[in-house]
Amino acid sequence: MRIAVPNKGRLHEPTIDLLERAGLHLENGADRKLYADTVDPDVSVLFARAADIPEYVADGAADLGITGYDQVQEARVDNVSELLNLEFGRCRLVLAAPEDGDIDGVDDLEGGIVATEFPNITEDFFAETGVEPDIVEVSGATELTPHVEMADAIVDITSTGTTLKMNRLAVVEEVLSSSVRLFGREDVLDDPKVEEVRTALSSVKQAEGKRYLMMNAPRDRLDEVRDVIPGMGGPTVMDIAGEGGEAQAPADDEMVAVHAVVDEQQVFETITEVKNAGASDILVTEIERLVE
Ligand SMILES: Nc1ncnc2c1ncn2[C@@H]1O[C@H](COP(=O)(O)OP(=O)(O)OP(=O)(O)O)[C@@H](O)[C@H]1O
Ligand SMILES: O=P(O)(O)OC[C@H]1O[C@H](OP(=O)(O)OP(=O)(O)O)[C@H](O)[C@@H]1O
Ligand SMILES: [Mg+2]
Repeated sequence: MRIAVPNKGRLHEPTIDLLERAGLHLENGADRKLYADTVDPDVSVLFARAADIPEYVADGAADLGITGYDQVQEARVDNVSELLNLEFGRCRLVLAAPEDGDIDGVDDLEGGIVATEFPNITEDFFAETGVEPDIVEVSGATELTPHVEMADAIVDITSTGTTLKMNRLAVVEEVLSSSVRLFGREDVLDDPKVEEVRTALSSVKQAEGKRYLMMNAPRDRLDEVRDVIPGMGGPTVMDIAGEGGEAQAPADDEMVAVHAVVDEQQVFETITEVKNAGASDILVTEIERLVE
């Protein structure tokens, strides 16, 4: 099983980081290499340009791919399926035009020129509106084209909006919203390795924003403690060695260990509440992976 991942650009590092956290550690993959092995002898990695990854997967150079949804749409591949939204690399493709110009809506572009690195997505977008501008493909610095009279508008990526603002461009309409996806060629989807990889990556996403909470609680106040612990299922309750047990009759102040997975946002409040319910020795740790 070969996974194509971005070789550079803003998606490279977060993708490698995700693979590592999922336990798919890269080996023999020094910078600028085309391939890397992973700890799993059945899984290798191919480094490719973000824009080329969908083609590589469709053509069989790789079986799975990780890249932006925008790139998958632009490639117009019909034999790949999305397996997981990895949720980073969030951005929007927008139609934008000079702030002080006369393009206020899509209709104003009839007979006009639109420059973009995404000609296919742009073509599909305009096909839906019935407006037919000339679409000119450029390979970068798209934001400059309206100012050198190459285009009346552009379709380009925006996230913070800084680049558009710097170039005195305003959004006319959103074309597509994107984030990074795991996808695979349809003829390999039955391979159990695919589900293994998907589960491993998904477990990292599941664990993000979750914390593992451990505490000791008096057995006779367990219901109170349980009541204030939010989140996934009930907490796990365990006897503490040396406390109670079969040999001894349970003492009034017998303590048990309580473990639970809690949303990061709720940790602060939960700690106060479990303390009020008698818990002590409270520990909060990060979770690396979580398979539900
Ligand atoms: N500003 C941004 N914010 C969030 N995601 C972005 C942004 N720009 C690009 N992306 C996402 O990252 C993908 C790759 O963009 P990136 O800029 O890393 O590569 P590139 O410029 O196309 O590649 P190359 O460096 O090979 O020319 C895009 O297709 C998009 O999905
Ligand atoms: O809304 P913003 O936060 O300003 O982001 C938008 C910019 O980010 C991307 O460029 P990138 O920085 O990847 O440079 P590139 O043109 O070399 O790809 C994209 O092509 C836009 O130009
Ligand atoms: Mg870029």
